[in-house]
Amino acid sequence: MLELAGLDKRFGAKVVLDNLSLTVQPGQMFGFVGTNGAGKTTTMRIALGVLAADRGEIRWRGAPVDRKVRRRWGYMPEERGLYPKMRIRDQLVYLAELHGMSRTEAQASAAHWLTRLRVTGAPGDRLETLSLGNQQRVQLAAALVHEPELLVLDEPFSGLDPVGVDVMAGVLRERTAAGASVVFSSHQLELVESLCDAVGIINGGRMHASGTVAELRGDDRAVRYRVRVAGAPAGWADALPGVRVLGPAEEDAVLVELLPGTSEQALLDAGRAAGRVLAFAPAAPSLAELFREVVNGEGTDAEAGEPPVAKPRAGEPAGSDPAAGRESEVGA
Ligand SMILES: Nc1ncnc2c1ncn2[C@@H]1O[C@H](COP(=O)(O)OP(=O)(O)OP(=O)(O)O)[C@@H](O)[C@H]1O
Repeated sequence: MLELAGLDKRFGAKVVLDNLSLTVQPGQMFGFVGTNGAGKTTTMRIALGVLAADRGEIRWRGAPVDRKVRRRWGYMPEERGLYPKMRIRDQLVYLAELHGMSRTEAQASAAHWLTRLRVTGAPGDRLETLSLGNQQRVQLAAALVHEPELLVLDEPFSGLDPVGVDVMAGVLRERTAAGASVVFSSHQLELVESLCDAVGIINGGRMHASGTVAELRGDDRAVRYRVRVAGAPAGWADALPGVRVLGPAEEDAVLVELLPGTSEQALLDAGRAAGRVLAFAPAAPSLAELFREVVNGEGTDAEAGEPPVAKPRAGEPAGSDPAAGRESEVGA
């Protein structure tokens, strides 16, 4: 199990992570979503030891993480970072050996992953001669080649064609079925919703919600219905007591929210009085809708997609962070 507990990170005066925590269970696929600049990459880089947190803990299986533990993890960084001029097989073998595999194991594993990920290109090709999507597949192979127990992937699906998305999704499912933990960031919320056992929504450096999508929906939220009524006058549901119209759905359907205590039968009766009811069904909000609720609830930070400026902590003058400006990386 991976645990990030109470991570704080600032760059200069800017709070980038604010008491951020998340947990990824063994065999779990965790989707990490948030606006541009919300702090996803920073969180992953801290987990991998590429950046140091100002505060907080990283634990693996209940114990603090060191270099040896991280050798059993696989990382696909946002900036990618394989050697463009090196032959793809050679770099995979090299990386697998760095993570402790023998030459023979490394060669077999490199060959396996190049085939499994359907990389178009010969193992002896230089990375730079491959298309971007194929380079991305090689990048995933690099994260997988040493059979890691944890995979941390920064936007692994971006830039892949639909077949590449399916291959990537299939591989990630296989890894979690084999007991590995997977955490990945993505802006493709439908994909995250369909793939992930758990999701974390980060905004302005804070974790606003995490859990299964069903948990994020919550039991106490108002119930939504999608109602399709043929021949009804426009706005037929607008003035119904206890009903809030969220907007038109497709064709002649509306999406409404029933306020607590309102009977869905009353809504159905009103629909029947207005026309011919062709569809009447509860409509759970999608992850994309939940995400928008979190983001829109956050006002200006969210609109800008950027975290807030640091407020001084108790006993600390404003702007006291000595590490102003862009910070260089610490060793992995
Ligand atoms: N080295 C750095 N120096 C200064 N600020 C940085 C540095 N790295 C990241 N930031 C800032 O930290 C914030 C979070 O960036 P981060 O890359 O973690 O966001 P993200 O959620 O991964 O965004 P995206 O979806 O666009 O990839 C941003 O405001 C970014 O400008």
